Amino acid sequence: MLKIVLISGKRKCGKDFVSERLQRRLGSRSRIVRISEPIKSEWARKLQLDLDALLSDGPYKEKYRRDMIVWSDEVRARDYGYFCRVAMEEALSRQQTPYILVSDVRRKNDIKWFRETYGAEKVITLRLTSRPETRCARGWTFTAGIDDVPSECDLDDLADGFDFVLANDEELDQEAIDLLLDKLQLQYR
Ligand SMILES: Nc1ncnc2c1ncn2[C@@H]1O[C@H](COP(=O)(O)OP(=O)(O)OP(=O)(O)O)[C@@H](O)[C@H]1O
Repeated sequence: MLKIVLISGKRKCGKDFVSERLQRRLGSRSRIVRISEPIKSEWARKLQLDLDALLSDGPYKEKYRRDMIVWSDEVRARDYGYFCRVAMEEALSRQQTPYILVSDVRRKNDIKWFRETYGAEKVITLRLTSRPETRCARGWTFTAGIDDVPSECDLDDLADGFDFVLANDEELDQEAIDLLLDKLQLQYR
């Protein structure tokens, strides 16, 4: 049965890191989908930017983050599922896997769209948290217009809560990853 894990957390909480660790353990039965991918590719096309640099975790991405948030919010205001839909269509057209790890869920409306589209029973929400000092050590600095806007804060008050919350402050060894997969009820053997 298709299972979709919606992974959220504040900047530098380790969304990409944890998604990749889970994906590696699950192997070919899983794939990572990023809602930010169609945002970045459409933005790169619009402004003729370097898409690979925009997709990577570095200063180039940070340089354009605020502008991308503003523009993608305008698109979302017209159609809240737009980027989720494009990301999923693109992913499923290339490879069908029983497990999908969506590594950058940021909005209540993202969760709503996945539940409406695939059925609530197929959707699992995983929230990552890290202490501010951990995030700082990973390169985060509070930035007005990025850390205090809905793309970062909308899930702070999710009414029905997350299915699972993982404090990601320490190294995650194989046992911790397997324990998380057991909790999520995803088969890795
Ligand atoms: N448990 C961990 N152990 C060691 N390093 C970690 C851990 N979690 C995250 N990191 C490192 O912290 C940095 C930030 O993590 P990551 O890019 O996954 O965060 P993110 O939540 O996806 O951030 P953003 O929202 O900015 O894209 C990366 O260099 C990653 O390798």
